[in-house]
Amino acid sequence: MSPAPTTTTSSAGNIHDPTSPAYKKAKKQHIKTTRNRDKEIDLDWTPFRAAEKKYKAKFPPPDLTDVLDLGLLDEKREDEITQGGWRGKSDAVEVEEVPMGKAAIRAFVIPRIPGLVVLPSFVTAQEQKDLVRWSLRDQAGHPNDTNLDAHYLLPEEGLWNAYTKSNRNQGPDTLVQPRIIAGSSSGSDADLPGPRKLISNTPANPDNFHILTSSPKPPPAPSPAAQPSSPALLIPKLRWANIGWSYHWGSKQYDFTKGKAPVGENVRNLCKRAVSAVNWEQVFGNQEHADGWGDDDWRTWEETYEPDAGIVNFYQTKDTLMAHVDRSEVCATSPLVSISLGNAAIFLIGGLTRDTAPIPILVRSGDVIIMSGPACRRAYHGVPRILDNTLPPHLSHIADEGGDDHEDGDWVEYERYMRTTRININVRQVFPKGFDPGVHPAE
Ligand SMILES: O=C(O)CCC(=O)C(=O)O
Ligand SMILES: [Fe+2]
Repeated sequence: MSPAPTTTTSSAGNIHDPTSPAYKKAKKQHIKTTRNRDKEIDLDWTPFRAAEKKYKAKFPPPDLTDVLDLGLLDEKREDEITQGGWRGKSDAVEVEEVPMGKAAIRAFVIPRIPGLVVLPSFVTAQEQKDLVRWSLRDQAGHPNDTNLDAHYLLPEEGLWNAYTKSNRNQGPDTLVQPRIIAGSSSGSDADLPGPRKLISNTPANPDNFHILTSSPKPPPAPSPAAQPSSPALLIPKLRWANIGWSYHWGSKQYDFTKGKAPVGENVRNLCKRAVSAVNWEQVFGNQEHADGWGDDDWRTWEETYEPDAGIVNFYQTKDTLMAHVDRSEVCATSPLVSISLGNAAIFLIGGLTRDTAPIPILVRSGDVIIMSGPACRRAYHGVPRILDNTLPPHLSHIADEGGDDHEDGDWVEYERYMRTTRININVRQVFPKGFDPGVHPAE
């Protein structure tokens, strides 16, 4: 068996090394694009926007010494961390470790944001691979909605499956057709698939839920600019897939009339495992009289936490996710479980407005972040940077064909895509326990 190829360092070299072609190219690009920039604009930035700008900067690459990097506490992750050259600090932000029942699992809270819990390396290497496969093969297609559905008539078998089939010459090389045929008059000015749009919405709660539910949820306008495209061309344009209750991106509200697709047993179990692993008494024990809690909340999560909706986010290395609050869920306290896979990223989380300076956290493959409780669930957060060259060795390993790792024979296709990708599985609970939405899921 020949040694497993590892991939990741780009041929142009390391962006952190001032003598490398990659560094010189970025510098040249930077000088070109900033030549006419109006310096005054900076004065209007909120602290959140300033942090986004800092971590988005292509040149010079941002200094990560203020970024909380809990992976550094685990010596088994040294190779993974060294590889991309991106390194934060394990004490960049005040954290407290929460004692756990199991030695293998560590959990940290950040006192500045009560309810924020970080579980580094919670997801095993094998589970990470399975979740990558699950995200692409099983979730990016029917019955789940994806960002591409608005503009293209996606293959029934799902985009990823059509892509791998044509890769292996197992099927006709069919083009995916746009929803609007070029030249037809019925079009709109909708953009082609791109970043998630910022739409302000009313926070959901048990009192306004029925009004929000009955507001119209028109389908998004297809782009007249979309062209017939091969699955290979569309795969990098995949940005999100809905899981569970159907999320209507136009209004930023759930469309309960569409019924509820399953969240997926694997993800449900993983999220429930994460929520049960945390000692919530340690997290919220001193918060008893804080505003915003329902009657029976964190004390019962071990039994009542039930994920029923979510988004699988697919990021290419240039992609960002702007500051936002996830406030469409009727339950504003129940844990939101966020699973990181593939390349690492900078995750920013602040307060109830963009005026609070956010905390930067370096999230790596297998890390889980839980956002829970009223202060954290309604806090602004976003992802200003995907860190290139950070696909960890356990995901960039390709088993030999005919080697002893038969199970992994298909990984080569996933690995190729994952070299430039981060996947985030963002799982929510829409309804508090005992709340009857009066809608009947079509499961
Ligand atoms: O990608 C992430 O880590 C966060 C994603 C997120 O905030 C969301 O999907 O609402
Ligand atoms: Fe979010």
